[in-house]
Amino acid sequence: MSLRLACIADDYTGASDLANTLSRNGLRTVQTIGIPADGLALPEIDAIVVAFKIRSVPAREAAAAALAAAEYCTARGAGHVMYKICSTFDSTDAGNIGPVTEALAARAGGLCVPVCPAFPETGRTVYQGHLFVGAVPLAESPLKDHPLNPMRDSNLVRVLARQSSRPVGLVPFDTVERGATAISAALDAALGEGRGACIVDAIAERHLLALGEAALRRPVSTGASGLGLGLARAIAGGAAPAAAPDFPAPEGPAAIIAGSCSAATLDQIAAVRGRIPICHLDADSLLAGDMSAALDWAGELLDSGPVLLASSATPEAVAALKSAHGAEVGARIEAALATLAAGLADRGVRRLIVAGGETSGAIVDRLGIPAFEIGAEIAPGVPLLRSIEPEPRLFALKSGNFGGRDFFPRALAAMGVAPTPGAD
Ligand SMILES: Nc1ncnc2c1ncn2[C@@H]1O[C@H](COP(=O)(O)OP(=O)(O)O)[C@@H](O)[C@H]1O
Ligand SMILES: O=C(O)[C@@H](O)C(=O)COP(=O)(O)O
Repeated sequence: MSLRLACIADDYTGASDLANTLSRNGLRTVQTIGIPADGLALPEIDAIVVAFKIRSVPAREAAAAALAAAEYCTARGAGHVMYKICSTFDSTDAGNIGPVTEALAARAGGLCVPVCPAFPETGRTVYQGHLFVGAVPLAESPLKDHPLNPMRDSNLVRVLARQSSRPVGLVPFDTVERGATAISAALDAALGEGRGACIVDAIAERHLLALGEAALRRPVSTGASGLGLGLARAIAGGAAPAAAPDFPAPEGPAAIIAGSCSAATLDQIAAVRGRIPICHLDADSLLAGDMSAALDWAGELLDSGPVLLASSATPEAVAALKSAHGAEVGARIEAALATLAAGLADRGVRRLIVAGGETSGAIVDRLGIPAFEIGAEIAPGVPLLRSIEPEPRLFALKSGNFGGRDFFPRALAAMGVAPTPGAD
């Protein structure tokens, strides 16, 4: 199979989540960081996931990046472009899901784009246009306190309309239940009414399969890993997926950096207390970008086993820091964590787990990694990754909200590292 599917991801953890889903559903997939440079040796692939860090940048910049990637991929044969967004629809009213979707649709000649962030495997479902995270509506989930894009409205038709220049519609559950042809007809009817996009309901895998089939009949779709599952199955046509490649563990120590302040990450950090040495990074050093003390601390311990360094804080502490230092604290902390990652790499770390999407973006950029191969799944939405250049290193880029309590030990085990007993 040659390149069939182009995916453009708005962050790096989201990209690896999608690449994991595509691989597990029969498509040979690679994740690149931005548009691949000429000469980058990519394996034979059916799908490419071009990862950008454009979730929280100005909309015009996000649209320009997505359009350039769509151009690159369609020139290489991809017949469908999927814009990968977060399964919790992370964005602001000035955000990028609407503008990027509209830009990709305009490039493709105009259509009503199906938009669906459902990912039932991780508890994200969409019913009557409302997004649920597990058992609660989005606006009652921990996402209401996200440091960058607090999600305070669960009605995605409303959320997307506020970011769009054209009206937004809904393909409701009863239509989705009737299958791909009914979804296609609803999207065509919505286009006739002048709608540029429709939120599509989906709560179970059968809805994703129907959605994938309907989406593939058009040039553009927007959504999360559930949409990717549907597209992959529609393209692979039931072909059995190849077994995930085995990545031999590289020489060198392992470390974990957490910049996510999500409830799941806070819980995962608490779960390894007393099992993995933890450095809670202080706000002053983070804001000053001074990671020297943390690197000295890690340097003493790395030869004995993995260490965890975290800026992660409770919603109250995040709110206090933002009110004292302004909204840009997030970007300053990301920069400090990237400095930390570079320092750890200088100290030999070749296996790195990162918690947090924006945090992963900053770190992967600082390390200069151009692309990843996709390995075995560690947890739903999080695969083991191996960098293609500068030399093979292992990574796990964890979306803040993903993974069970035991995520860090599982990721370390997948990298061939057993956690050692240690004290904070
Ligand atoms: N202690 C802190 N106070 C305020 N913001 C923080 C703190 N620690 C990390 N951040 C910022 O919070 C944001 C977390 O986003 P991200 O890395 O995408 O995690 P998630 O995957 O949970 O969304 C980043 O911008 C990060 O720099
Ligand atoms: O779709 C998802 O939920 C993830 O793939 C994703 O995009 C997560 O973003 P972060 O929580 O910012 O890592």
